[in-house]
Amino acid sequence: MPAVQPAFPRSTVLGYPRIGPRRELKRALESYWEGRSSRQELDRVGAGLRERTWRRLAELGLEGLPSNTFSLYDHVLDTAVLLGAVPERYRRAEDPYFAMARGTQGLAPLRMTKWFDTNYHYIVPEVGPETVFALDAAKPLAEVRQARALGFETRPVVVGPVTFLLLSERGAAALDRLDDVLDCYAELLGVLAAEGVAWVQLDEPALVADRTAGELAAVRRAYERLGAVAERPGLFVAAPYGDLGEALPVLAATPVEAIGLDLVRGGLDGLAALAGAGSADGGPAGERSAGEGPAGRGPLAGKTVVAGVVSGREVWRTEPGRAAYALRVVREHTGDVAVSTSCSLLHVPYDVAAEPDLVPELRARLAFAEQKVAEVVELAHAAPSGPAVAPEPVGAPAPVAAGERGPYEVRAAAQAERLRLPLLPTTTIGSFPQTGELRAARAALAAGTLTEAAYEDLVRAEIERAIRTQERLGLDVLVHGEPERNDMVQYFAEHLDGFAVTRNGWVQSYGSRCTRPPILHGDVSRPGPITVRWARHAQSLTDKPVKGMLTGPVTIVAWSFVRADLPLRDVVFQVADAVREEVRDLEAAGVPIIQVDEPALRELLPLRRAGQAGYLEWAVAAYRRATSGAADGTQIHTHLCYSDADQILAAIDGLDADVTTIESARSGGRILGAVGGFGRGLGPGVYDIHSPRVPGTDEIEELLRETLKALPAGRVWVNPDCGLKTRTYEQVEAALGAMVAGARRLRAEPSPA
Ligand code: MET
Ligand SMILES: [Zn+2]
Repeated sequence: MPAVQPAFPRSTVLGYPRIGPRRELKRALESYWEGRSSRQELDRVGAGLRERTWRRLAELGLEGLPSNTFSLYDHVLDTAVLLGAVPERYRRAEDPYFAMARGTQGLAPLRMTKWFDTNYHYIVPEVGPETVFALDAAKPLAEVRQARALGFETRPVVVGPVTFLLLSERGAAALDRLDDVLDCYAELLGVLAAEGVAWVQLDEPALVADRTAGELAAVRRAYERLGAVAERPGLFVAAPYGDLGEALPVLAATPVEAIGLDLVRGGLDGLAALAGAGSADGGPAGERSAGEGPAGRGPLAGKTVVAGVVSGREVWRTEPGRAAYALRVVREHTGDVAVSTSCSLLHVPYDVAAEPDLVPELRARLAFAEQKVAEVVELAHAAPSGPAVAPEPVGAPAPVAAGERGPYEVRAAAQAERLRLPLLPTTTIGSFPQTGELRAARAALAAGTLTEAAYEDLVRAEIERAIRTQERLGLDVLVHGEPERNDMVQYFAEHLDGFAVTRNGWVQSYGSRCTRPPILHGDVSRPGPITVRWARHAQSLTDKPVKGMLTGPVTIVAWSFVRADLPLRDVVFQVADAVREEVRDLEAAGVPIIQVDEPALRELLPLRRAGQAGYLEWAVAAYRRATSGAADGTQIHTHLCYSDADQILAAIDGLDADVTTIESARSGGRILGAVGGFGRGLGPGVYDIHSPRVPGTDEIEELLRETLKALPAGRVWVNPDCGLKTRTYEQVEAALGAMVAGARRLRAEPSPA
């Protein structure tokens, strides 16, 4: 620590979008991966984006500029590299970083999963007993220096030690390496101090979930240890995405100088509890009251609270009265309060000004990253005595009613009779490659240079291509390939009332992949059929059954920016009713199988156990509300990705879908044991679609043999982990060819089970 620690800046953000306002990084990455441009070119684009961000944040008046929030792929992967946690098998790859992220022809990538309850995905680090940690601070240092050369002092942002280990493959068990990892972090602090860095931000979002006593002890140990480093920057520990709960007093009792609280998601209860509980080191309880400020004598006295009052998750303007109220409460606990966002702005688009098509009434209600920075600055300068409005609880949800389908045995018999499928039926998850031609046509249609009729001809031709390909490859249940969809949520949003879609509102999903979440701003309803004509066209081209493809209500809501004036449950039910109408119309058009995807079912799961059962209950109810209008002879499929399904198995079972396809290959088949108890059809994915790698027939055969050890053959479906839209036709034909051949080998055996 310097003799006098510089004050924490009055205004800051925990992080900023990095993909570029026009997705410049996406283009640069993909061009580099395809060998069309050099590494230097990629680095030049990255440097340009960082420069632009710092300049813009400074222009907007933000005092505390973060650095190291940029990433070429993922900040958790960056942290693994920082700590030297690169598994041996990747070290010889031409580019170990991207080999870990994306795999190579000979090497599967590291696993990827969702970042807390967001739609961002991180790369799961591998930390074993043999991992040799060794600090490689090149990236944060380079960013600090780049910013400094531009005249900006920055605060490097790094994933904190406890969260890093908890997010790694072994989860809490990896805390056995805490001391070794702390050596690296301590060294990093020294390096940053030597560089003249005043503050470092360690992100510890894992602390907003339920933590065991042992895990909380790890928090204490980590920050005692880092706090004791002689020469170091000020320590700012940020805890986005929820309430720190029991971790707050633990953290408060360590020497960290600043604590970042998510006061949007987390609310103010944690602070009040802290005041009531007295100091964390065992002081008498109930001695202090919340009104004891200004600097208070509570556990937060002497610390800076970095108050996350501007939401990094929502796109609505901050209500000044609510923010003022939160800031006033925080000031009762500490003399030093800085204004910030609740989490990194990574989850919102860049700028509302880039959305000229939105109606003015909606635009006026919106704040994207740029606007949020301006709000932070304004709140930091506002007089602390501004009008404060306590948050009001949102109204109670409406009662649900949904008809039920017949028992599974009855449905299965009716469907078997109707569909006459072979053992181990082969299918795909829905999307086929989105060709450049199709994307260009969609852009031309939007720009008005292509007619609706010409565009639709192209969509019909793509459907035909997908159907012909599947027939040639010998799949059993076909799909139309979803060529009319830019995105599985946006497409429905465009056809439902109550949603608006943006032109440039991209947010990073993983690596170079972005999504453009629609904005659900009013009551949702379906003006007319959405997918029926495409399904009908596909079915007219083949005698094989074609699956109708819909996105489920939870996923539509999870991947949209949602209104804040209704309980989430009610919003999801409104969407469920719209999906239910679409199911009814597909069925009436003779579509024999309808898949309602819910890949985001786990995503909205509350991080703390207390809220989980209630959420799952209404989420399952919404799915059943969407699908239970289907006749027994109509086969309902659902699809989920990401192996973290473990946590929500009972809910997935509760969806009562006739067939569930689920990601399995990417996570090495771990899901198999867990889903063995499901009494209905199950398609654990046989290959990972996130990687360009093509599986061989032997590999598929082997995997299916493993599957048949866990599940009865009569219930097993054969399909990839997820949709194919990010792959090329060449990769898809090779992979599906191997998949069908593998299934046929087993089918040919006398008793494959
Ligand atoms: C992220 S899940 C994707 C499901 C969708 N039906 C597709 O195949 O692309
Ligand atoms: Zn999927």
